[in-house]
Amino acid sequence: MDKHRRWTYSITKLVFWATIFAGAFLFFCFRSSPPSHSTTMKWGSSSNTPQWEKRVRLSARSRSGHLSVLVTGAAGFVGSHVSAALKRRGDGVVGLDNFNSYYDPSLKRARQKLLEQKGVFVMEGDINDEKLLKKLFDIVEFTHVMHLAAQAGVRYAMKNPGSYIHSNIAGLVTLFEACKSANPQPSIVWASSSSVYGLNSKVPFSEKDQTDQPASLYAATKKAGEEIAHTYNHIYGLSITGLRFFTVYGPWGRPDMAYFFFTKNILKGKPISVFQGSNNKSVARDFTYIDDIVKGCLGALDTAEKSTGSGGKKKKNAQLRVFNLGNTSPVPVTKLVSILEKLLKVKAKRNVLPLPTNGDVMFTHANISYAHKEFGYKPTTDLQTGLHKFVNWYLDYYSVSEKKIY
Ligand SMILES: O=C(O)[C@H]1O[C@H](OP(=O)(O)OP(=O)(O)OC[C@H]2O[C@@H](n3ccc(=O)[nH]c3=O)[C@H](O)[C@@H]2O)[C@H](O)[C@@H](O)[C@@H]1O
Repeated sequence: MDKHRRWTYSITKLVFWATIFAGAFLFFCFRSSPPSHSTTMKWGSSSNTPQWEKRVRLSARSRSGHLSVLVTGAAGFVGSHVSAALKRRGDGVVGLDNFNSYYDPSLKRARQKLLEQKGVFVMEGDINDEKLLKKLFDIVEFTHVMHLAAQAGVRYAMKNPGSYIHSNIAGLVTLFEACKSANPQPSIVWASSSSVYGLNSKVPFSEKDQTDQPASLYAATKKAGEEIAHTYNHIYGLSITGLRFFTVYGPWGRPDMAYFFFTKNILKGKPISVFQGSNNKSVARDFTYIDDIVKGCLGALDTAEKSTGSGGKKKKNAQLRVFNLGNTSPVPVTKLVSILEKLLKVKAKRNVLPLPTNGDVMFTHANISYAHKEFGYKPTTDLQTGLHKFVNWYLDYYSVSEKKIY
């Protein structure tokens, strides 16, 4: 090769590699800069950090003297209602949700959108993501964590036991670890479940009753959560309040729950399975309306004392509480169906089946005197009124006009 040709060859090679590098650079820049209005902005891409941090900070901003709350499971049923209520009264709220597909994620996205309109940023992320949690606590001094992210549902535990361990055990521990290391430590309020009473037969269920006969893996993981809470309170001085929710229902509810899919099936003319105990005994639940639950959650947050630890050690004993949040008036499932029939003006095709032994219990009934004493908890919505509100929402959300029903 003569001198001139070697020179031309080197230049061509240089231009080739420069083009490759420039292309790669532009590709990565473009890929990691989602539009600012994106509602699905995910945690994890380093170059969106300043924008992401800004949204977190803005969402966490509270009126003076108000709380700053990290709500996990914020795109969930209870989480979205609690987040909206906190924001309404001036608290700062940052939401976290993994938007999993246990039930229709589009419903979760719709809740997220609604919250966004109210100024609550619900980011997509998992409670098992240590780095994300650490980052959040580095950015914001959360005064409280409202932990509502969980794998719910008593019967699904037979199908996917791993998901209960992942969310309700591993996820809970990851969250507690992050809270214990945060400076200052937040106070924690989290969702346990009425299912921890399991096969107990003494009614109404009191927080003082023993809870060592869970009937489902779901119940067992919630019970385990209560024990794990005790440990983190004992060792690290975390202030922790567990709330045992009793079959929560209402607008924006969970499609995996009976009142929800009964409504769907009744409207479609499909049969529904109504469970019954032995000797024709009816199965009953202490159905609790979402607005009452929200009041209970806010009451628990407002009466939560500060955590007492720092640097991995507690300075003194911290508060540890468990409350029933129920309605105190169990209603047979057969009655629930009758109310729905009247509201929907459609007769249900009922298949009466024996109560499955894969997680269900015969009845639940809350004694709520402790929550009443501590923060004035007093449910005010009966099943008829609450279902009316649910049905109105359902018909509106799924745009089922009266004409289409008949
Ligand atoms: O209170 C609680 O802790 C629990 O309440 C509900 O669990 P569950 O009461 O079983 O709620 P549903 O699955 O909606 O069932 C309500 C009632 O309908 C009955 N049912 C359910 C499904 C069905 O096809 N037929 C039927 O008769 C059940 O036996 C139960 O008595 C939630 O799904 C749990 O996540 C929550 O933790």
